[in-house]
Amino acid sequence: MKKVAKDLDQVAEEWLREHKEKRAENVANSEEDFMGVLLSILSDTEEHEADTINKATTAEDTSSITMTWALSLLLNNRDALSKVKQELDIYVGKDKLLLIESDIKNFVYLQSVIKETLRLYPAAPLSVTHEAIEDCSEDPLEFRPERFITTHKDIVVRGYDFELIPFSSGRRMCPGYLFALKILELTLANVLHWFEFETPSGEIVDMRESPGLTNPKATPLEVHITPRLPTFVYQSTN
Ligand code: HEM
Repeated sequence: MKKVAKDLDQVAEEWLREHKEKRAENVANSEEDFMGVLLSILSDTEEHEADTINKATTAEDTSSITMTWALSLLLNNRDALSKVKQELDIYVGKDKLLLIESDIKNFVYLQSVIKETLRLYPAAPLSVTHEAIEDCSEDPLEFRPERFITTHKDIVVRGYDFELIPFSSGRRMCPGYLFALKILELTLANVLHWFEFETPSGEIVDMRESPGLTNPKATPLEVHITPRLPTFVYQSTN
């Protein structure tokens, strides 16, 4: 038993060293992620086509749950919503419809909204059992994306900053984390660019969670959407 524990310690240490090195070289951001690997190794089988296997593996609800929480948090925190829109107005303007991957790097505030959402409402909260070793300070229950631009700007969600591990950590951490982050950033940026969101009668969104392996909202999020861009932009293909 002791030997197994020692071996595991060694594996964990090596893993951590390797990732710290990668982080220092700034290659952790590499595009060579889960989807790339899947697409390169999958081939058609007798029962299923490669595309079907890929879709079945990647169709998960964690990203849509996270997007629902992010939108709910923004609707309950209008200052933060205004800052996201300001960012969109500054870097994109209102003449362009589709935001693509290269637009995302500018959306520092939106990225911090996503991190703050994953901190407060991690979509897969039961992964690794862990216990806080000291009390949290600085408004841990408050939605404050600014913390990831100021006091905690170096914290990333890639499994080596143990204060924040929504995708878990180590060898069995979420292999889809880069894909998930991109989907979250692209989808939220686009829908917030296209539409104004409002709750029916301007009511506060109910933030109760539903127990389970993932943590969806206990009640559906209801929104009214109206166009945010001039009509001609929706008719264009850019
Ligand atoms: C916000 C989105 C997501 C969150 C918060 C999330 C979180 C997690 C967590 C906490 C684990 C457990 C790791 C462990 O057991 O220690 C996990 C596993 C996994 N995730 Fe994700 N995930 C997300 C999106 C995705 C996406 C988009 C994919 C696929 C494209 C994906 C594929 C997987 C797979 C295949 C595993 C099992 C890994 C294994 O057992 O080795 N996840 N995820």
